[in-house]
Amino acid sequence: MIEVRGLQVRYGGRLVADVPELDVGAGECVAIVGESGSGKTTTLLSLLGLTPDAEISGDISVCGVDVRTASPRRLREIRGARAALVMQSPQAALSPATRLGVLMRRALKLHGRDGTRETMAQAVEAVLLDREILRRYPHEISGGQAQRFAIALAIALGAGVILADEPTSALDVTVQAEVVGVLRRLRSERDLALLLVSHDLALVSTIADRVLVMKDGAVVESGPAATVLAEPSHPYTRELLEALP
Ligand SMILES: Nc1ncnc2c1ncn2[C@@H]1O[C@H](COP(=O)(O)OP(=O)(O)OP(=O)(O)O)[C@@H](O)[C@H]1O
Repeated sequence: MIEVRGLQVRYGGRLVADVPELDVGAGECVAIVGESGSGKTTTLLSLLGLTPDAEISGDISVCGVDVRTASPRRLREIRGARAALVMQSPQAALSPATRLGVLMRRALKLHGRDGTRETMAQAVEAVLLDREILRRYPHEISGGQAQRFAIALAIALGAGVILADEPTSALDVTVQAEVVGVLRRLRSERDLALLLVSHDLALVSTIADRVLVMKDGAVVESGPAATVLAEPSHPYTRELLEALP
């Protein structure tokens, strides 16, 4: 679902992300970890053509579309409908004066999909929310509910790929576990491809199949999550692991 080769992202000539290889297949979860400023978010956004000011080289294919040569219209079609982005604070992206059900219906219509009450109710129930939430306004829901609503939106749109940027870091620990539980279940039940950006290695160890460790824009280590986290070969990965509480 995601295939990246020789990706380099530069801002004003400065190399901020250098990712030689990144593949995420259906039903797989790959995590990009690393400290703040290591290039994780830039990598994620570049995969959906969302780094307009950057100079990009390399090959990026998402759901079979060549992101670097796709027209703006084609990119808009892919975003949301096929590959959905779930950010840290989705509430900020939700229009405050609009009920969640109306927001979801609009998003579905925009992508030419049927927004029946039942389709929408099933999507929110798939992320363990009560269908009654569709009647609420964004300020009436918690951060964890907003995260799950963002995932429900992706489900309703039929996205096969979810790119999640620190999806749980704004949440408290119990709610984090709920969101991770939802992502795990959807991944296996719906064969979703999941690319997760996180600085939280504890979270990553519970969900990722493979891990890429980034430092100063470079991938310093990658491999199966169990191996990288149990026997890190790079000193920086060891440092990250030692910093765990
Ligand atoms: N639009 C931009 N213009 C110029 N430089 C940018 C831009 N976006 C990001 N950068 C730079 O790219 C580098 C990588 O940033 P990025 O946000 O990808 O890191 P990160 O690992 O996701 O960090 P964090 O965990 O804090 O989000 C940083 O040095 C940042 O200042």
